[in-house]
Amino acid sequence: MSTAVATRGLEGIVATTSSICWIDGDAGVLSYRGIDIHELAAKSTFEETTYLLWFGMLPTATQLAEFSKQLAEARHLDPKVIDFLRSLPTTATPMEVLRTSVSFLSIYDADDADSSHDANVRKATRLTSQVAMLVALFDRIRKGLPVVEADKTLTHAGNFLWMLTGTKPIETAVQAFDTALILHADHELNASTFAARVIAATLADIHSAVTGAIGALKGPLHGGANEAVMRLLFAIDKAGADPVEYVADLLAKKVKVSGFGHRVYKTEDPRATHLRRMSESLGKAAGNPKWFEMSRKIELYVKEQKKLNANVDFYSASTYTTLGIDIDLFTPIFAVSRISGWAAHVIEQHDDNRLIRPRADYTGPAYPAPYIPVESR
Ligand SMILES: CC(=O)SCCNC(=O)CCNC(=O)[C@H](O)C(C)(C)COP(=O)(O)OP(=O)(O)OC[C@H]1O[C@@H](n2cnc3c(N)ncnc32)[C@H](O)[C@@H]1OP(=O)(O)O
Ligand SMILES: O=C([O-])CC(=O)C(=O)O
Repeated sequence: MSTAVATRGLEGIVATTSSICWIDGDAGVLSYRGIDIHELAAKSTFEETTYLLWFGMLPTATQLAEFSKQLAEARHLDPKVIDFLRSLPTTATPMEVLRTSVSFLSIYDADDADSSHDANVRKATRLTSQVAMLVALFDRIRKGLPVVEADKTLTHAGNFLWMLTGTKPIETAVQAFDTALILHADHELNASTFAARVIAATLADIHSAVTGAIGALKGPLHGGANEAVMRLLFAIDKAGADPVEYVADLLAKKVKVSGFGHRVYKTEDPRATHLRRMSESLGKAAGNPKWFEMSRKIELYVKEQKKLNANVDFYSASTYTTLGIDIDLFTPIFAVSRISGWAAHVIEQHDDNRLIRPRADYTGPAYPAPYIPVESR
């Protein structure tokens, strides 16, 4: 019999060393390679932040230009991948399609069998560009719209919006989207990153790890919460209900309100500070403050009643809706950013690997349980 005692949900367990991301959940601090997220959100770009996550330091101007060029050059999909996207039912959810097509991509990747450090960086570069392309392309295919060729002169954020909408995005939208990508890029051992590291630790390839990570991100307790938040706001709006009364009713029924609570943060999630501001200013600029105002009322009420803070998913919902993005693209867009963090963790895992294999606190029948022959059962 096991004598170990399990910690439910591995809460508070330190499972690895990592030099990528540091969080102080009590103080509400998040940093990538030691640099505060507020500073990165204000001053960095997704390309620069990705470089920081992968290589452990901020790039020089030359390194950044070269890295950005590599990411832009990697905006390429084998025609068979595009045929594959076209072959899928248009009713498939973008998250199912992303999970399946990232797995499919490995078959066409030149470095598929190589998990050396350099091959991992090459694959991470391609994957980062391709994940964004897959999300944009499938959305257009399912809507019967012509696919839009990647524009290698645009930034990662700008190209995504271009491939999604087919129109050159305005600067404020590109900037808001780029900031959202920085904010979502990494978050230590969150569930999807942990899943990626467990897979990578078997020495499986980065495509396998990212496929598993996408599966983990999909759930409503993790990345899927941003979609759930917007479905809640739409439901309140459709019912013409008072947001506070609606949420009070959910809480009374012991239903968890998506976009609130966090395993690590015991205070404001520093990413929510930015997304709240973005939701408000974009809503005002678009002449549609409704989603922000509804969100704010809910936030204040949940905080007062349950002492729960809004997490990264709460205001990303109204922010993306104001940017004109469809609700079922919210979680795939999380992956468009988080691919940078997943890749950093897979590279770090492969660079200094040990199989991840914890134990379970066994609660089944006592050993030795009798084997009863089938005719006697
Ligand atoms: C990118 C991300 O992944 S951010 C998180 C996205 N997920 C969500 O927004 C989903 C809603 N939130 C939750 O389900 C949780 O807060 C999680 C999954 C994020 C964290 O979970 P845990 O650390 O396991 O906390 P747990 O679920 O045990 O909750 C602790 C207590 O707070 C309550 N609680 C936590 N979150 C919420 C919530 N969103 N709404 C209402 N009550 C909540 C729980 O009911 C529980 O109460 P109890 O002790 O009276 O039973
Ligand atoms: O860290 C977590 O558990 C979830 C989270 O906020 C993230 O993945 O961004």
